[in-house]
Amino acid sequence: MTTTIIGYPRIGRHLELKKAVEAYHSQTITAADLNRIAAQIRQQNWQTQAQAGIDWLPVNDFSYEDQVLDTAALFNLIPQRFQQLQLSPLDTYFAMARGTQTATGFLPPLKMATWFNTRYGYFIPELDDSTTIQLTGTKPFDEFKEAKQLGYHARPTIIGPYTLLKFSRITGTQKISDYIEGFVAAYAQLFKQFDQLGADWLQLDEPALVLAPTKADLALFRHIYTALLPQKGQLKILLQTAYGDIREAYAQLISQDFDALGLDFVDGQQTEACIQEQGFPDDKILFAGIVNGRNVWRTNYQTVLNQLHRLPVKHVVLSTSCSLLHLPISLKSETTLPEHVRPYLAFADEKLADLVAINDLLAGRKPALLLVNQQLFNHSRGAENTRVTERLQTLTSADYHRKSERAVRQQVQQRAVPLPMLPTTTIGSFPQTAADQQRKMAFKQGKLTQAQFQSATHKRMQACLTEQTKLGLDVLVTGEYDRDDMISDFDHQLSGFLFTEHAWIQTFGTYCAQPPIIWGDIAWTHPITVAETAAAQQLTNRPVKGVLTGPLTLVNWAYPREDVPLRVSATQIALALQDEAHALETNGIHIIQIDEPAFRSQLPLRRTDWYTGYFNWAIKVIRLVASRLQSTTRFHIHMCYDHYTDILDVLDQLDADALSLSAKDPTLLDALHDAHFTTPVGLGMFDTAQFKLSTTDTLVTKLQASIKQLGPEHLWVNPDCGLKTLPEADALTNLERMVRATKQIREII
Ligand code: MET
Ligand SMILES: [Zn+2]
Repeated sequence: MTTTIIGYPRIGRHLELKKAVEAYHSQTITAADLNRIAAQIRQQNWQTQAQAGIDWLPVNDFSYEDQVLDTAALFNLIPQRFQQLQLSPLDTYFAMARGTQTATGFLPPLKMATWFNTRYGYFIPELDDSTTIQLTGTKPFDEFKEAKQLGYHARPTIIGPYTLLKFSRITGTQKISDYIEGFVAAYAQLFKQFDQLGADWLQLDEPALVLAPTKADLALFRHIYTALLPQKGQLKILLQTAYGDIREAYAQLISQDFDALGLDFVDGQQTEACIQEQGFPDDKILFAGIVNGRNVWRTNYQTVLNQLHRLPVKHVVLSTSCSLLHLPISLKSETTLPEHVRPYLAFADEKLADLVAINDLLAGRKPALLLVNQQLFNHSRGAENTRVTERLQTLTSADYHRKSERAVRQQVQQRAVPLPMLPTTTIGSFPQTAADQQRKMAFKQGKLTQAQFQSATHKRMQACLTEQTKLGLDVLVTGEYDRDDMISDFDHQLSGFLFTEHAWIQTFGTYCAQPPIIWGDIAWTHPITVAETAAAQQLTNRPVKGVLTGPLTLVNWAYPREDVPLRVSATQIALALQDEAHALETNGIHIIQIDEPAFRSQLPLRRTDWYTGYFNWAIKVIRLVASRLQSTTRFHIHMCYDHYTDILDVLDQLDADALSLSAKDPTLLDALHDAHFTTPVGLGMFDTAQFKLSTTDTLVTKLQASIKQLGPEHLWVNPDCGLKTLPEADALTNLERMVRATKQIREII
């Protein structure tokens, strides 16, 4: 059989691409240097795949910023405001991705959105009334020629017209249907050019097909391709999907004139059922995505072999479930991972090896590979913690309920720690000055001892508490001066996680993340935040809020285990945080907040699966953290970065004593009112992502609007997220005005 992949990581083995793009922007290298470095990365990527034994290589999977933006730029989907700058094509492209300084100020970049349920963000193309869809770029052709010259059997890949259209935002007065003809003509032009260049195949990525297309969506898809496919000439078309199954579209796809379909057998729960029940045409090739392209574990060869043997399909190409973009490049770069865990792990390069091994086994070659692989799955990994698994088994419904109802709790909480109406607070972090950053850096470089760092941090916290008291805030925080990163500060203190040295993945633009790996059962072994929080509480009479990163954010931003459901790891983390919360409580902390910015990031793509696939257990996981707290302890949840109006019923079931939500969505307030939301809320009074000062008057107006819709009794007053992103002066001014506005309102109600 033939082996291929959908795409390979492009950030570079040593983050060469990130460094080069950033160097280009700081003008330390030229456009020609940047192009040369990019070409080297592409060449190395193809060479790696070819040397691993992959038969057929994708091209144009490379991108400086994002493949959706590349496709938009290729077809001239460039909003007027960027066209007008009259920059070179490269700089126009970068202006759309990063924004740019103009004579009249900073022109912000295109908006971003989350790419399926991954951590990757793509740029949202815009279609306005003056958009002329036209093949104006040359990138895919240039890269195809480049690969061909190097002697590779290359298959150009590109985002398909349906996904591009569905993921674009129409900013003018036209309708989707007004753009179809333009899209068809432009893609037909692309077909023609590839045909002329001697490409035999073209991969059109249409992952939007996994997002439960409606009848109208399917009609749109059919309309586009019925017009387009007759123009393919000699070219063969692979319709590639990923991130789930295409149950709604399957029947239609097998009847259309595609030469091959690429389907996801990993996240696509019903992919195999579709094929078994509806068959697969003999005249098409199935690109079977059987190797997981987004998680870091070795493939179970036997499982895949069984699956392939079951398939009633004549022509199969072995492939990955999605692009390998979501994986670090190679395990080889890691020197500190324990020896016994290495055989279980597979980053991008090891996934290539998996594909080739499966192909060998199918052909009856190298049977020893199967035996070695089976060892991994037939034996325990030695990562169990029986104390934790037993604790999980003994959970009962009482573990998901607090000792009393919220209404009762409110009374005892108010008696234990009285707070004024409209209590004011912050989310946890305070601004980082240059001195704060230097202190952390000096500690990391060993220029400060642990004791020196701690004492300096303690002084800083003390100053921050004084500042908060001066501002008149009601519930204080430590300011998080001892913290680096809300994820690693927690997972490094729990047992059960693995950490890498160089395993970076691209999240958006040239931003990268280094997600931890959940290796085994997760347990709390020692207090994490207790010393710092209790020390802060010693310094003030006002209540200090303990702030923890929530269980769902910790699991959703890690590589999950494949040997147990995500629910199990999430529950284990919740129990660990329950222990931490208990330790805080016994050390005099009466308000505890968990931060859940990633609350909905693993939500199933189909709405019909939201409860069964996620919320049914996610709600319990959060409630588990709080269930053992005294009724006198206030349990708060903070969420940000996302939209919430469509999940208010879920948020209300979390049984928090207060929920702080970023309130960028202008419809949120009315939605809370209409939903008869019962949990007290703190709606972000100002935006911590923007250096913008709010006037006291606007804050008063905002508060009044909230009071009108929700009543004054159940409202908190706080910014929309932590303050660490803001310059100190701006943050303090905004806080001062927030408190002043609150006091004004208290006087009049
Ligand atoms: C992304 S949510 C961040 C919450 C954290 N406690 C902070 O204040 O920075
Ligand atoms: Zn936040």
